Amino acid sequence: MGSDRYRRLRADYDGEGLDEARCPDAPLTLVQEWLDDAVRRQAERGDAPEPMAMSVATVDEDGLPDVRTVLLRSLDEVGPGFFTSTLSAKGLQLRANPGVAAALTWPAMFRAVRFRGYAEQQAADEVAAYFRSRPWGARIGAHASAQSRPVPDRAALETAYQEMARRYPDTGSPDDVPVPEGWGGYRLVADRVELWAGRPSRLHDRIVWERVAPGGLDDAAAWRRTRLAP
Ligand SMILES: Cc1cc2nc3c(=O)[nH]c(=O)nc-3n(C[C@H](O)[C@H](O)[C@H](O)COP(=O)(O)O)c2cc1C
Repeated sequence: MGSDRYRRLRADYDGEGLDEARCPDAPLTLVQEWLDDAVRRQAERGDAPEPMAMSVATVDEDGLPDVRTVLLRSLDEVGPGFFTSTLSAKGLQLRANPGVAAALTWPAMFRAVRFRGYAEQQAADEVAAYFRSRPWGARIGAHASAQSRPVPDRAALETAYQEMARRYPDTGSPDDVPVPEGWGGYRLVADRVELWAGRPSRLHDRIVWERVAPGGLDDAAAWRRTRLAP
């Protein structure tokens, strides 16, 4: 049994590629450039929607992997950061095992970035600053949803939203909704970064930076750069 209907889909990848002459000794500036390129691509051509969508893989206490998409909300010399519930499935998995991997993919640009490392919780002031920047509805939604827990039905979710909306009315102030219990975020402290660029005949470019010494993603002395076969 089985179907070949997905196998017939085939595209040759002909992106710009990536050669060592363009690669800095430390990966941060090039990763930032690719994120900026993806944002510009979406603005100009509309074929890179949600350019900050990042798949985040975690491992549960039994060693079973899990993966979901979040929005990358920061990138600095430590690594990418995102916001979520620390009481969600991913939050509990990261508590049991801080090992984490993440990937962003921009198919229209034939580009992808991968990170591996471990997760560190975002500081409370970072969390509060980001929470205040969200629209009122999203802040209310965070109160109404115990992320990853069962809910009886859609109506229960909407009732919880209405209750929270009554409790914390929209006054136009970023402080009208408190940060919910357990709402937080993580920074992926990266030990490995890969940039992938799709090329014809599946002869893609893969350049990897692996940590060889302490130091940030901007510190040339901290990284060894290698090309991998596709
Ligand atoms: C494009 C996109 C962006 C998302 N961004 C976030 C996010 O920034 N934070 C978040 O907690 N969930 C986000 N989600 C929802 C997650 O994929 C996931 O459903 C949720 O975090 C629960 O995951 P968990 O049960 O594995 O913890 C996003 C989903 C998509 C498709």
